[in-house]
Amino acid sequence: MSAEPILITGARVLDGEPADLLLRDGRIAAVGAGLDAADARVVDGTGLVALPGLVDLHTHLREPGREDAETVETGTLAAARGGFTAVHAMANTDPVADTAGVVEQVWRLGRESGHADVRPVGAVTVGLGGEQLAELGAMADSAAGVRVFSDDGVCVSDAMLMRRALEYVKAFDGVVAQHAQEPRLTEGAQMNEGELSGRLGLRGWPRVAEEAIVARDVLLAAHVGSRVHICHLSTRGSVEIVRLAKERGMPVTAEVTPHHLLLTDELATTYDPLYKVNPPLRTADDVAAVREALADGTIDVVATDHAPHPVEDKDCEWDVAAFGMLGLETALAVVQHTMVDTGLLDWAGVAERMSYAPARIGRCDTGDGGAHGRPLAEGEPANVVLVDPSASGTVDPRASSSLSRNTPYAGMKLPGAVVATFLRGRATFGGDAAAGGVS
Ligand SMILES: NC(=O)N[C@@H](CC(=O)O)C(=O)O
Ligand SMILES: [Zn+2]
Ligand SMILES: [Zn+2]
Repeated sequence: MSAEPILITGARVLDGEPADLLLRDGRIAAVGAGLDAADARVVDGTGLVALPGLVDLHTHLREPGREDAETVETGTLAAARGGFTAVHAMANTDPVADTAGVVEQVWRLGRESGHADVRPVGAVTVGLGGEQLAELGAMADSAAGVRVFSDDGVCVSDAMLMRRALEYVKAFDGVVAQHAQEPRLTEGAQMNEGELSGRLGLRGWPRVAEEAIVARDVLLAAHVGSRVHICHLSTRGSVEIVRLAKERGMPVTAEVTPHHLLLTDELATTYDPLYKVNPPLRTADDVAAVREALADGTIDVVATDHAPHPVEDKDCEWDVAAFGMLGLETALAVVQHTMVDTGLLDWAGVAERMSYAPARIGRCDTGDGGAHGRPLAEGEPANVVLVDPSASGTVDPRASSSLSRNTPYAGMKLPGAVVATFLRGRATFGGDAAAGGVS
């Protein structure tokens, strides 16, 4: 079913002058001033900014296995509310997404949901066990067309396995996304290692446990000539390693999460496990470093690491609580707050880091009609998000589309609002989403 044509009037395309966008048959039919389309439904874009549909490189949808925390349906609804038109679904499900069968199942559930395109991530090792390579080629060749492989949740800590994974994915232009956490250095770790962890009596997670793996893996990637991507980079030292690696032309990309752009380890003083996450919240100095690195392109991408957990896994003592926090619905607001309103990025910079770059890294920026991370130009797929940068709102966890409630931003006032999201010309959020229906 093809959605009705939509004429968005008077929205600023990135940082440009106000213009109209005509969405027809899933594509951007025209961009310009004073467009006219008698058969189109008009969406007033005055005062809004139009961005390309956001692409998340790092989402936990929890299905199959933890449908009490999130499902593909609810997670992609949250994605649409957050302005995302595509999400990469991490492999740490139950069963683990380590076969063509499981990744195809997740991909199919995404198609059925219709709220956002789901790009399954394949596990690097069988069962995330870190011992035996999973069937990477079969996942790549499956209907899901997997290009991103990750054992996220755990680190591929065996250097030989990491090398072999990098060699393997090179054949089909894949990328290994590494959760950089040296396991021996982080046994029982609960929060950033420092004076504060000592004072609070919580076992420390030292920065070097991340940096040692980042350093090893950029060297391995360069040695093999294959792409590595660093998940949720969190320390100044990691920034320095990636910066040096890029100067030397090594094939590395990196992401930072919204929470590592905004929050610090000081929040652990509350002992509220809402602030317990992997890697842990770091210090204000690390926050400054990751913001700078995102601004200058050393860090390529903002990825949410949306990690839903049911109440019983969070509403308990810090030591036994699960790691992770929600992120899809608040990501753009946090990026506006930390990067745009501070003058570090303009909207074109946001489009690069939240749409173009993640789509390129995940290799979903091409393909007839199904591509993401494309500019808002005539002939491109009509994946568009409308943002009101002058709005502001207080985060209410009860209003979330997610099945879980573990947002660290509850009660916080954040700028900006996603007004509407369009996937191939059909409203998946706002813009009268209900009227359009699911095709
Ligand atoms: N980030 C987290 O703290 N948790 C993630 C796993 C991960 O991203 O490492 C999860 O699956 O809950
Ligand atoms: Zn991780
Ligand atoms: Zn994750």
